[in-house]
Amino acid sequence: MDTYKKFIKYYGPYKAVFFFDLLCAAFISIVDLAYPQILRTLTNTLFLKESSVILKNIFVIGGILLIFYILQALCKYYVSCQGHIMGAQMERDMRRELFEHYENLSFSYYDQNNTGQMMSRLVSDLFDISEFAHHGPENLFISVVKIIGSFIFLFIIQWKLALILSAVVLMMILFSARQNKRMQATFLDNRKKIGNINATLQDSLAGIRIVQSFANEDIEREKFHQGNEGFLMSKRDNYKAMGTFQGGNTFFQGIMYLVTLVAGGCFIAAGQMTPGDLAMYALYIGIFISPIQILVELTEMMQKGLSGFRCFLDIIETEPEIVDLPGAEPIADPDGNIAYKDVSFGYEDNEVVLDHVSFEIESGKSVALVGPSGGGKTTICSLLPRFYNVSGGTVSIGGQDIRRMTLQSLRNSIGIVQQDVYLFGGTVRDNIAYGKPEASMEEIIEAAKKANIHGFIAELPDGYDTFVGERGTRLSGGQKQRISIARVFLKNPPILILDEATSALDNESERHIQKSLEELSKNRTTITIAHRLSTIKHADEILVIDDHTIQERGSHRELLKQDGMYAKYYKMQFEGLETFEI
Ligand SMILES: Nc1ncnc2c1ncn2[C@@H]1O[C@H](COP(=O)(O)OP(=O)(O)OP(=O)(O)O)[C@@H](O)[C@H]1O
Repeated sequence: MDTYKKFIKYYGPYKAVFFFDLLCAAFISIVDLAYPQILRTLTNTLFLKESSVILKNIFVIGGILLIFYILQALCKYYVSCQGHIMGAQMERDMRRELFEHYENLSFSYYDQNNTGQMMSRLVSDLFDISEFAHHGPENLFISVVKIIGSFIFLFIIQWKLALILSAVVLMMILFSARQNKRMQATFLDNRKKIGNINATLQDSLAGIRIVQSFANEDIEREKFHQGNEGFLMSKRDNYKAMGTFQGGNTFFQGIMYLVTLVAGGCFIAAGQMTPGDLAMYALYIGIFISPIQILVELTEMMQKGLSGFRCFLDIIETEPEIVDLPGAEPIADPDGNIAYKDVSFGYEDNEVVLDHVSFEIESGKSVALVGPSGGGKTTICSLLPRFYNVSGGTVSIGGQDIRRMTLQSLRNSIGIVQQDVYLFGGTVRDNIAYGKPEASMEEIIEAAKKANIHGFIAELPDGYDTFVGERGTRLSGGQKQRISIARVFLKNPPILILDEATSALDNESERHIQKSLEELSKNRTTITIAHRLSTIKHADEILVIDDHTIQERGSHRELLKQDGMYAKYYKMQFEGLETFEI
């Protein structure tokens, strides 16, 4: 019941259209219902009179009917056009709400959910919901009016025959209710299978370069094939349920005609019914049965729409984990010292990734995090913009707990350059301007110059208007990285996180980018994660992270003097072994 209430809420902005739509639907049904009754009255009264009387009246009745049919056509137009538009508007509203909700869901949600499934919700599920939103109430209304109306007329014409037919209708309803349950389960399963296909497709296409470079097309084809077969099996079950449902209903409809003919014949023989009445009966049975067929289709549509709506609700009702707390205030001192105090964290309950980590970075100074893979360096950085909430301890900037700050002001104060650069499908200019959407062209060029990429962009055929391709595939790793640095220059945040920004690049590119990064780091409080120790030698403090906590800390010189882990790793790299893990 709760689901229906929530669904009805979406009709709110379109109340007027919705009620007029139902009014038109009622008019369409009433006109259909009136015809056999008019015919019956004429057959039993007017047509028995003289031809001059018939002729005088029949044109008047024809004229009135013409007006009604024109009005009915206009109503039909309104229902088909405005009704559908209303459905599409509701679909748009839900899609907007879902997209905005996706934008707010926390990293932890994305860690556990698949983007293909999410796209499925956003596109195909919502279409099913909109179809149901529009056709559901209107068809239900038309059908109910026609069924009740025609039944009343059937009772008026011959109530005993109507009672016999009621028994058939009752059996038909019981049968339909049973089959409905079966269909609902298969529709839900269908939806999951489509989601799985979307998930595999998204994964495979997003990683197509990796697939082809490993020549693993067969493996991907097999994965896709399995999902696709699963979909077929589920559809098969679905159509079996639908087939039984439709076949059964067709049988009951046939039985109704049969009962009308046989029982009606008996009533005529007994003098309780005229042949004219039996003919009208057949017309009303037609009107009675057609909405039953519509209701059958409606149940199908309803199952699809409601199962889609339930999936929609599941997501909409997932609360984002990271939100502004009540009373959150904008960051007071973005240039202040950053302090991690006794910070503990795990991605899952009872998991320890960070265990009582404490350190402080003075404003404008730099700290480098080094240590073996999986030690928790990226996790430490992810806590600063509150991508995740700490499980224990506090992270503060300028003495203000980051949980007391508005998320927007906190994140506006932090720039991140990562190894894995994400460029949006669009132009170079769009991608740089992502750091400050209102930036002027001069500011964009200035940022590109600082990031050492202006010369390259200027030489492109379309300059700053060159399209970078999906995820920036038309650019080299180093070029993409410099665009991402230009983005952060433009954003101009007081705090910087450099997460292995150069580790994917060759030595030559690394040197260029290192220069840009040094320029970017000037006068900003910086946290750097690096595997190549050469890039962080000059950091004000180096923290060696391993086994969930800080194992060593100090400047490069101090750590070498300590002759501990850092000194060991540094010597290994100095001797030519490239990265920390080796
Ligand atoms: N999103 C996540 N969900 C669950 N566990 C995660 C997630 N990200 C990281 N982890 C786990 O947390 C631990 C620390 O990972 P983290 O990425 O912080 O290490 P790291 O020191 O940055 O490693 P690397 O140098 O390889 O990037 C690892 O055991 C990792 O498996």
